[in-house]
Amino acid sequence: MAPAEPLTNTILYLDGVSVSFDGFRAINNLSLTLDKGEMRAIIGPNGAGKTTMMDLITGKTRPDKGDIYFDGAHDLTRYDEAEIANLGIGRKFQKPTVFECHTVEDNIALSLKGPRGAFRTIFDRRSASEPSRIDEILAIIRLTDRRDELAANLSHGQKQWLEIGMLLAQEPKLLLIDEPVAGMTDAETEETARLLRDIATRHSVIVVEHDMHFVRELGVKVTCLHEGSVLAEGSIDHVSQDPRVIEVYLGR
Ligand SMILES: Nc1ncnc2c1ncn2[C@@H]1O[C@H](COP(=O)(O)OP(=O)(O)OP(=O)(O)O)[C@@H](O)[C@H]1O
Repeated sequence: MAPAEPLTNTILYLDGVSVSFDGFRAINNLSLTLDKGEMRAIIGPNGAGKTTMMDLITGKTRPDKGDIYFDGAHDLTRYDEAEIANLGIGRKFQKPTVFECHTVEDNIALSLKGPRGAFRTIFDRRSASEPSRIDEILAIIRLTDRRDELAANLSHGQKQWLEIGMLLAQEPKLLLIDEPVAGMTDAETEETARLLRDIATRHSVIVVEHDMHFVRELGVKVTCLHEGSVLAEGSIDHVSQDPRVIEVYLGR
């Protein structure tokens, strides 16, 4: 059922969502609301349902019950994965997937939103607005100086940033980012927190991450999932001092 009140300031609305796999309830009556322009960090132990929640939002998995609404009246349970991507939800999986044999700049150019085939994007003259959009994205992802480098030559962390840039090129309203700092150096991790904060000035973002130092650096509201439901929600200090969160997650 659509939310009772018009959610003009809400980009994502989950209400009473459940899904089971072979009788095991991976998501259990999950309710969560994300404001437009908000960045939210999702934490929780292994098996808490974080990935399944992302799968539900992107249409990879269908809920058994409950509502998922995006940007007003879009009932996401009625759309398939491609349609949901077109509505403006971009997802980055943990492992970076960039075009290794292309330059950093061409990776962005190939990803730009618009009615272009991959080859046209590279070989045709780009429209007047594109160079500036590419420059803008390269600056956001800290790769302006590496634009002519093959993506294969980037560090692991830089490949993660490039893939985030490729998502930005699609101009999503909501970005879902899964464990971006796994395998990064401490310096890259801290830069990633700054980078995501920059992105969150213009996009709504959900970040799933286990690295609590990074989550603290993000400085945003945190939701801790456990057994498919919200266990605790609030500031990092509030959530990390919650005895239930310490018991099931932080005190491991
Ligand atoms: N397609 C599936 N078939 C069967 N069980 C599944 C499926 N997808 C997820 N599960 C189960 O649902 C539960 C939640 O898994 P999920 O991957 O969402 O957890 P998570 O919070 O992302 O964990 P992690 O931090 O390890 O990535 C787990 O017990 C998992 O084994």
